[in-house]
Amino acid sequence: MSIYGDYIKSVIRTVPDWPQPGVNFRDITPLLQNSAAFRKLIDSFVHRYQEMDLDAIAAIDARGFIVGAPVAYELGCSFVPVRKKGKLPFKTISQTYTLEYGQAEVELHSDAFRDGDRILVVDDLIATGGTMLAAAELISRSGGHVVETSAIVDLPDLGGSQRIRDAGHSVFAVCSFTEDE
Ligand SMILES: O=P(O)(O)OC[C@H]1O[C@H](OP(=O)(O)OP(=O)(O)O)[C@H](O)[C@@H]1O
Ligand SMILES: Nc1ncnc2[nH]cnc12
Repeated sequence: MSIYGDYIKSVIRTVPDWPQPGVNFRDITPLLQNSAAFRKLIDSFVHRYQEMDLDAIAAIDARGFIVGAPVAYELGCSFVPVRKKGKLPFKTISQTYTLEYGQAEVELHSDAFRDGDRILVVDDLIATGGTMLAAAELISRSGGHVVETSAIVDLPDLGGSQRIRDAGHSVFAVCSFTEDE
């Protein structure tokens, strides 16, 4: 939890049974509409990472871009998009991962990093952790060093953040929601 965690959490909306029955969707759009809250969100990341000597922010398509770009701007480091399959025009490396139903794939440009570059991975939310783990794996395969994986929201009851830690990565989330919240 970050310094502004409770406040950020208070401006995230829960939409029950969306996109399907039984899912509590954690909607960040009220947070984005609130300029004071959005500033505090970006400040939470900048405060945590400003002394960590990062070379790049790798942000995950699509909601990770919303946080990753301003954090990269503030820290003065590169912004690298990790995109859904078929969106990047140059030579790519790819990683498949498992969704609740079926499989998905993320891609990275093969020249996105230099060997040993210090990378922060950013997304909006960690649920099962499959997306974040696939992104971290891509970065490691391309020679980058994953300093930490990070998100606005963690859903710890779904086990994703623990799965990411079990794979050897550090995890930071600004706030978290249990299933019953
Ligand atoms: O931890 P996981 O179970 O992998 O789920 C988390 C991912 O799911 C959502 O992305 P989605 O694929 O819905 O894409 P979007 O950002 O384009 O909406 C979210 O933005 C994360 O990237
Ligand atoms: N419960 C949830 N809320 C928002 N985005 C999600 N992505 C995966 N699960 C989600």
